[in-house]
Amino acid sequence: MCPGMAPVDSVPARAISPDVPEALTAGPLIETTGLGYRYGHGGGSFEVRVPSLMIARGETLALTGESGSGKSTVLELLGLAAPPLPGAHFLWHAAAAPVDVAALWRARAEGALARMRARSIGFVMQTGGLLPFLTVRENIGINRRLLGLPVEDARIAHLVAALEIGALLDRRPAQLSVGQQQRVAIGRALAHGPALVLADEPSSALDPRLADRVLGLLRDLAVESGAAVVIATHEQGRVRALGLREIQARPLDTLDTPERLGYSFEDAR
Ligand SMILES: Nc1ncnc2c1ncn2[C@@H]1O[C@H](COP(=O)(O)OP(=O)(O)OP(=O)(O)O)[C@@H](O)[C@H]1O
Repeated sequence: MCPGMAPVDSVPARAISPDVPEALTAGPLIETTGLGYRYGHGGGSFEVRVPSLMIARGETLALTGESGSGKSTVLELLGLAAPPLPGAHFLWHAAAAPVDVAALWRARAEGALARMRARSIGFVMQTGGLLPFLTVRENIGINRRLLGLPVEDARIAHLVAALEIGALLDRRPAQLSVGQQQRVAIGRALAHGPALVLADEPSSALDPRLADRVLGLLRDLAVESGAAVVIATHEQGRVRALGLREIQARPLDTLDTPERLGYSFEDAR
């Protein structure tokens, strides 16, 4: 373990005061090399690799690649929901001291990983993923409630205004259009001040005009709060039109790995 690294069993339930959005602390957020995940074994296995990736606070980047290339798998790795293959270096800088995520997985410290996930990450799904039995107001406040943060605060008021969902707060998700659901989902993802927002195909169910608006809102609100955003999408043209940094899936060199297939995610520049 590096000097200054938080020990595996001491990752705090809430590393930073609830009054200070976690995303507003300084420095890079994620540094990783040799990150990978393998489905299956032997000849039929499929491997997803991220050889090297640094994500800065306030940065929005897109994972692009064809269907089945592993974009959602990379989100799961970054979202602390899937254990990386051995050999990965994976540091998170969301807490006061860097956290060695690979060491947490090796130690099977699932409680610490779950606390980091709840406190430091917000999720936006393809079709909103809102809880159908809760109102918009309750959906937006759910992560804050689970973390014991005050539900009605200035941050939420600002998000509601920016997302233009003030008139929808007492409705349930079934009473919203798909575009409205996605705006509420963005509000929910950002409401607890996460350091990282992960979005899986957040615009692919929307018409082109709405897709641009939703992606633009996600990027702008995240920049404003200092959160990093990673968007998995097959919409490469939209990513390029928005000028986002692109991490692109490239088929693994089959000479290098003759017995299995997969993709490597690397900067498109
Ligand atoms: N048990 C398994 N054995 C082999 N391959 C698997 C297994 N489970 C999943 N896969 C493969 O892992 C790959 C990665 O899937 P993933 O959902 O991450 O891709 P994706 O790029 O997000 O796809 P989509 O854009 O279609 O949502 C897929 O090609 C899938 O077939």
